[in-house]
Amino acid sequence: MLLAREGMQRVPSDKIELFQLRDFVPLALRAGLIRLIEQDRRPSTLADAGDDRYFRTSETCDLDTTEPAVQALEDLLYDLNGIDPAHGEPLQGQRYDVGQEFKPHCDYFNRGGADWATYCSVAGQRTWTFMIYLNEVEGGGATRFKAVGKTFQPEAGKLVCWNNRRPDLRENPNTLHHGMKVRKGIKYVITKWYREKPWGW
Ligand SMILES: O=C(O)CCC(=O)C(=O)O
Ligand SMILES: [Fe+2]
Repeated sequence: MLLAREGMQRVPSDKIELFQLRDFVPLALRAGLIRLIEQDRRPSTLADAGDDRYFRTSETCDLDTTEPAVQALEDLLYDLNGIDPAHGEPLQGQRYDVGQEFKPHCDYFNRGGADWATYCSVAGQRTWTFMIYLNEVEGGGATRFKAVGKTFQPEAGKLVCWNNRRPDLRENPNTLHHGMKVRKGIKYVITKWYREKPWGW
């Protein structure tokens, strides 16, 4: 269904359902969203990160759904993917400064991991990830999917999205991805994660 959108491109592999769409978010909206991330940023926290303080070194914030720019992005996503917004986690903004990264990880939660009960008991596992680059980064900051040898360069307004599950609905380890270090400039991204069941709590 995503391929029905003009400009949507699928990475040619049967290991993962992985897509990109350029110019998904228009310039005016990108600027508003960057402003909100700058206002609300705080150091990222992570489920199951253990002791590795260097795993995800960016700054993160949940975006306020009452902000018009946030609602506009929610509407764009719903127009594109038709996924019931009740299954969506709050949009999350991230800001990476020079040297910051998000080391290789999968977005789904580890079954049996310490946080499984806390994070998945109500809304279930993560299903799809929709990630948007809000700006051009002067150096570094690409997102690398090792299993399929695909590296996405940050381009302002570009969407990258993937299914965290396989056709049999089990978690897909081929979704492992690395938000690589920013070498120059600042990188802003927004991530939307969807769950198996309604989130609403
Ligand atoms: O910033 C990136 O390139 C990756 C972000 C990411 O993996 C995430 O937010 O889950
Ligand atoms: Fe991720």
